[in-house]
Amino acid sequence: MRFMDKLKRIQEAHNTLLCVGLDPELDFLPEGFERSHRGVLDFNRAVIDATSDLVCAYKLNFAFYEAMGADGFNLLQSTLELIPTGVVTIADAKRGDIPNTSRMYAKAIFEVLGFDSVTVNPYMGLDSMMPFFGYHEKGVWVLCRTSNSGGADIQLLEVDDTPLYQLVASMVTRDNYAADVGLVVGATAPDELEQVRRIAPKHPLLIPGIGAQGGDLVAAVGASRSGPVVINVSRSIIHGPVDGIRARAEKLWSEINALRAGYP
Ligand SMILES: O=c1ccn([C@@H]2O[C@H](COP(=O)(O)O)[C@@H](O)[C@H]2O)c(=O)[nH]1
Repeated sequence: MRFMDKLKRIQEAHNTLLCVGLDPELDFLPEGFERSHRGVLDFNRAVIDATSDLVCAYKLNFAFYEAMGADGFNLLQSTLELIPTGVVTIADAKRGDIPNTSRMYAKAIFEVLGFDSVTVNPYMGLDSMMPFFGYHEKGVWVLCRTSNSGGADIQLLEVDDTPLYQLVASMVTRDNYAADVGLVVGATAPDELEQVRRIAPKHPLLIPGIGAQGGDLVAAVGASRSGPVVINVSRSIIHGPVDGIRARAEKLWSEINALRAGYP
């Protein structure tokens, strides 16, 4: 099945645009969880059990796993095994290198670990992303306008009067590839989000930045009016008492769906 078909199916089945970010930190594990890789796996299981019917995707940011050393790689694998079939998985690894190295990154993430999709960094150009784009049934999210304030240092630079993030959006969406290609645009940049939607009205957007980063939920949901959107929330759901995880996720699920219901 194509990646976009899998995403559409689960978004319809769970009536949701919500993606929970599984970004576990030993220092933020709630009471009752051992501060070890075993405790992290138990925590990830608790998050997944509490939210799996509310989400379309889980995003695992590799930084939080790599920081645990060899145990972290095993944790990526064992966490993936906990995610119910049908729910999309996102490897937030922000990869990209010369083509033969990118081929190994793509192999590790898609074939060894078995993720459905990956985030890639476009800074090294189209040939650095092609090995990811070559996979049928996988998704690739290209960083376009990131949610951090420093993203503006580079992404808003203009080339012939066009900001770089817009050139990236045009470059990666003008052709069709074996994989389904989407763009990462932070909810903290609502104006640019609108511009990206104008350039790529039908392409999927992965939108982080809601909650802890103060992004604009109205703008994020608004982007779903023309094409698919996945809204990621990590800390605002997974930090805090474990028995509040479902309530925090449900609140966002409801807010997102209330906004969607308001559209004609
Ligand atoms: O532009 C970007 C790209 C990726 N991220 C990642 O998304 C989550 C956001 O976490 P919150 O706790 O909800 O702020 C995290 O993994 C980031 O590395 C992003 O925030 N912005």
